[in-house]
Amino acid sequence: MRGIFITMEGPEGAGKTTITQMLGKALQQEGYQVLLTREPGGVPISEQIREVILNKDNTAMDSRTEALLYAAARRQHLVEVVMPELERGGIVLCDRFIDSSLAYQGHARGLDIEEVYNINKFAIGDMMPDATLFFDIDPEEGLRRIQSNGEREVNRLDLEALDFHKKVCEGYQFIINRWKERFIIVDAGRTIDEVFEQTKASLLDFLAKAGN
Ligand SMILES: Nc1ncnc2c1ncn2[C@@H]1O[C@H](COP(=O)(O)OP(=O)(O)OP(=O)(O)O)[C@@H](O)[C@H]1O
Ligand SMILES: Cc1cn([C@H]2C[C@H](O)[C@@H](COP(=O)(O)O)O2)c(=O)[nH]c1=O
Repeated sequence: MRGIFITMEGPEGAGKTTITQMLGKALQQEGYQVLLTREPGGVPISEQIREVILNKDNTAMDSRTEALLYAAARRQHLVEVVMPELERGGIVLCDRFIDSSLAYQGHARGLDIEEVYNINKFAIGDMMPDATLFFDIDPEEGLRRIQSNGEREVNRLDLEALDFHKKVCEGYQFIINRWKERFIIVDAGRTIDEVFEQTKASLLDFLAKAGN
């Protein structure tokens, strides 16, 4: 049986990485076979593409180039990591996937969500996530969190104006309306423990309904 593909989405600083790590451990303790990974990156070729996209010096990057690079990194990561693990029947928790491209490049950069969806269809075929946890937070609060985290390196996308990050959130709302059945909405403005407990309960419920 094919495994389960879960993605984590939301604006900067919403807590995706923190909660994904905690969920990975919790699901393993429940006896699930879980793989944690992230985009862009997760394998050497995609990590190299990540360096190019997020490098603060690459200010000349065109929006379509950016969208194509994310899609290329996605393809390589899917083929090398996600698809083999799903074929083994595992659960893949992936920090960001296609919805990030739709929200950031499609809506916030103004490329158009449908256009970006189409180039991503070429990259992913029918490998859409089975479920997506959306970490809902006010973009200003998310940016405050990453600014107060001294260990996190600031990247080219972080440096965009607040208006850009507001548009990212607006883009996510379009996407959630379009693929309602896939999304689990998480109120990410609460404490880490509260967010973790809600996401764990939602995920276990989803897995039980999926027959796992
Ligand atoms: N619920 C929370 N309350 C307060 N701080 C939090 C919460 N969740 C995460 N943080 C802190 O906010 C910062 C960003 O968290 P994290 O890296 O998990 O977010 P993210 O959504 O993965 O961000 P990005 O997409 O920008 O990488 C970290 O310093 C983390 O410890
Ligand atoms: C997958 C993907 C990501 N982005 C943006 C979102 C973030 O600003 C960075 C990734 O950094 P993180 O710390 O790992 O969250 O890239 C994007 O614009 N489009 C995408 O498809």
